[in-house]
Amino acid sequence: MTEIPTLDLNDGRAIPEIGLGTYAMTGDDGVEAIGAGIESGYRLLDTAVNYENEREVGRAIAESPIDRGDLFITSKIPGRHHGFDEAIASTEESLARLGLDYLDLHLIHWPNPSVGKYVETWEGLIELRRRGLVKSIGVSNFTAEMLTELVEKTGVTPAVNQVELHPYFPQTELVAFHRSIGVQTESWSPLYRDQGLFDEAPIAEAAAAHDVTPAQVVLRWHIEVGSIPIPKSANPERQRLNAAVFDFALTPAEVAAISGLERGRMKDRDPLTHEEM
Ligand SMILES: NC(=O)C1=CN([C@@H]2O[C@H](COP(=O)(O)OP(=O)(O)OC[C@H]3O[C@@H](n4cnc5c(N)ncnc54)[C@H](OP(=O)(O)O)[C@@H]3O)[C@@H](O)[C@H]2O)C=CC1
Ligand SMILES: O=C(O)C(=O)[C@@H](O)[C@H](O)C(=O)CO
Repeated sequence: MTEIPTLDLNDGRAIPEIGLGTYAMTGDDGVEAIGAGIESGYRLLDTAVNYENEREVGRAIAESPIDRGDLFITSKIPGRHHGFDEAIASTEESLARLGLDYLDLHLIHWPNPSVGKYVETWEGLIELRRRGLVKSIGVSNFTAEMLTELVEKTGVTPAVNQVELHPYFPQTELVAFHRSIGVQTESWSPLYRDQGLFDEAPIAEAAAAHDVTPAQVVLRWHIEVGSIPIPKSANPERQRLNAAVFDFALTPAEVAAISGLERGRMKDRDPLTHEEM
């Protein structure tokens, strides 16, 4: 089982350097797959109200021999729950579904700029942290300008911004901005959902050179560029291998060649225009 290192957050807490995405892991199979992930060594589990699997995540936690205090559970507030009171109610409902009395990290899932309520939602998260229902607070799919607005209007910097990030869309400028203001970056769809990325020459060549899988090369690239990947796999063997990326390192030339695959987003999910409720 892989021992996963941690990174420091700007609020004094620590976050595992890799986590398990749980999008589309539902039902009994979902519970089993999430449980297998915990057994493989994952401590960070990434869910969301909109994944409709917080109950499954809660069941996997309850059935696991690992202490709840050793896990790092993240969920996300959906667009239809934006607003101060709505954020609080949404979080209480998430906790009830998860069967937990606190979340380790809670995020605003999408900024939904046309709704115009992400600052109020952020104030709701600040209040939730004050009440102890959420230990760390962050956002997802926020631009540098939106992050700056939150900090200017509330004085509280998000601990994390979870964004689309993979070798085709390395978001180099945003990652540098995060670093400059003390925000940890998390990468969603870190494996590009296994849609051809693994066949790219710089990835295949690094996999052969280090005797690891192409997915391990991609996940190690995330570590090297300073982002926390949350790969989703329901397959226990792939879960195990995906987490085993802490006993080799890519060379700077390999990292640069993989970053050179940049070509853009997977789909048109620009947070300035793409909204999810
Ligand atoms: N904040 C946001 O807006 C978003 C957040 N997310 C979060 O990020 C997580 C990860 O992103 P996701 O979109 O799921 O995509 P990923 O890039 O994690 O890819 C998941 C896909 O890759 C496959 N896969 C996993 N490991 C391997 C491997 N070693 N070899 C080959 N195929 C593999 C999985 O299949 P299999 O299960 O069969 O192994 C699955 O089909 C989500 O689950 C969710 O938690 C995702 C999108 C948006
Ligand atoms: O998985 C997530 O967190 C999402 O936000 C998804 O809805 C994602 O945007 C997607 O896959 C939509 O097709």
